[in-house]
Amino acid sequence: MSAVRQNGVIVAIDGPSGAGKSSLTKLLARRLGYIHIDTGAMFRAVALMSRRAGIASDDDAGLAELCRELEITFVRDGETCRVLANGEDVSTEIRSEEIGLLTSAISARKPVREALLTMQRAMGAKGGVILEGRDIGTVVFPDAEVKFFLSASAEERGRRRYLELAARGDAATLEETIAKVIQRDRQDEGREHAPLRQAEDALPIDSTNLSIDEVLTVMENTVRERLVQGAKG
Ligand SMILES: Nc1ncnc2c1ncn2[C@@H]1O[C@H](COP(=O)(O)OP(=O)(O)O)[C@@H](O)[C@H]1O
Ligand SMILES: Nc1ccn([C@H]2C[C@H](O)[C@@H](COP(=O)(O)OP(=O)(O)O)O2)c(=O)n1
Repeated sequence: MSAVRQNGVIVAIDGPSGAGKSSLTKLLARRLGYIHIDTGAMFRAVALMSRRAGIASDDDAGLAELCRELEITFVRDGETCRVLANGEDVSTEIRSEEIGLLTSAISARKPVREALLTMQRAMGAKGGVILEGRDIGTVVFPDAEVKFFLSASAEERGRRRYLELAARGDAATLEETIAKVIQRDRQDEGREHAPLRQAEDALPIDSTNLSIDEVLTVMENTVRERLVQGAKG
């Protein structure tokens, strides 16, 4: 397996919003010395740029052109990673709830998925990488050596988001935040192209009653076991 990749294995982490993908991906990448690709941030960057350009979320020709001209890059900034869209740092702007919902709609469009699929495969091909998203284990890298499907109940995921929003001074209520999580799940699971679903060979982890550290331990042990098997095989 790793013999075919220059820098190590590919780890895919998929799951719904608020399951803990971003937090775990960052921690696991640091433990393994791997690079980390937040594919949601790439879709968010497309959504932000489409809104600025006034392109409707169902205008496939407009979205295709936007993607052709859009360069998305990640740059490390100490412990964090910044997202650049055509050289502009959009890391903060893409994180609003409004862009999150627009992203869910934009990411259902075929030209957007095709454009980002090409970019994501190029970014991950050498291995030594963890990609997090919705379709990494099913579509982007179906041959990834390790796949996790991270989930938690909608109530728990809504509660986590609510705490984040409250810390930022956002006035959203817990009920509203849970409702938005459920709405996003429906959009992401119900779409025609690359819907959110668990790959058959993914290890499911339900983090509802697990701490971040407990999830990290399960993931790190699983990857290390796979690396040992690979070294033997
Ligand atoms: N197992 C967990 N227990 C408690 N809080 C968690 C857990 N996993 C993630 N969180 C918190 O939930 C929020 C959403 O996590 P995040 O990693 O952004 O999820 P995702 O990338 O899947 O949307 C963050 O505030 C994070 O600290
Ligand atoms: N590989 C991916 C990653 C994200 N998306 C879509 C689906 C999500 O609703 C949006 C935003 O994803 P993101 O992972 O940033 O969202 P959360 O942090 O989980 O709330 O993008 C996707 O369709 N495919």
